[in-house]
Amino acid sequence: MIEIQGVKKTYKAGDTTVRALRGVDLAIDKGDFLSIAGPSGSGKTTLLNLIGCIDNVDEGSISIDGLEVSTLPKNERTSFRRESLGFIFQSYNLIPVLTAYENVAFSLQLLGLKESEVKERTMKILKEVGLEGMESRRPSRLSGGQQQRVAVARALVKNPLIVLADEPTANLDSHTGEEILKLMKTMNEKHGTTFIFSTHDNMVMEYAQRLVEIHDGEIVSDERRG
Ligand SMILES: Nc1ncnc2c1ncn2[C@@H]1O[C@H](COP(=O)(O)OP(=O)(O)OP(=O)(O)O)[C@@H](O)[C@H]1O
Repeated sequence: MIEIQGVKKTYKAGDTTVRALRGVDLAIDKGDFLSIAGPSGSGKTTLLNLIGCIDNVDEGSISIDGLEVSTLPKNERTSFRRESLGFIFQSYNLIPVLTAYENVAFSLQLLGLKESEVKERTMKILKEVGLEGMESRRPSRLSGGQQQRVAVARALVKNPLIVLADEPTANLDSHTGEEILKLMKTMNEKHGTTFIFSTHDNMVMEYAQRLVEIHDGEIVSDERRG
């Protein structure tokens, strides 16, 4: 479903040039539960940002579900991202003044859905991620694990093709991190959503159905499990 071919990305900061991705080829199937693993600075976030249409490739191409996203004009990339991709971040990135419900509902409101449908889908997904009864809490009244559950719900509520998660457990203790991984895996199995997550944590890698390792901007191994 995702075809990445010959992707290169270089950052320039003053006189320094960093070759963050040096030619990445990767094909990802629908329903994959894939971890991109590698040490700090290896290019994981760069690759996720390119798949997530947050940044542009310098060379190469990325197509998602038959759509060549690497050459789409900016406004079309934004619409594609809004409609078809879900994001989970290491620091949750919830809107602090909005409740759990409002944080999730917002991504459907952006798509222009009717309020009755927004409500039905938001309540359903919050229940699925284990937050029934906590809909009216703001992020400051939720634990880190609960905030990340809101983020999982927010990513999934629009039924995206792909959920991209950049170090989703990095700010959580290992037990809570594992709970989030299990939740993501359950959602992957239940909804058939493709998950791509980055990590340098061995526990997180254990959960991956496919483990892609990246070093210095190049894929060094690609292993399917189970
Ligand atoms: N906006 C930027 N400007 C300049 N250099 C950058 C920029 N973003 C990333 N880099 C550099 O590109 C390389 C790859 O960074 P990237 O964030 O993709 O790695 P990572 O594997 O996600 O690292 P981490 O695990 O620390 O998040 C690093 O050397 C980083 O310093």
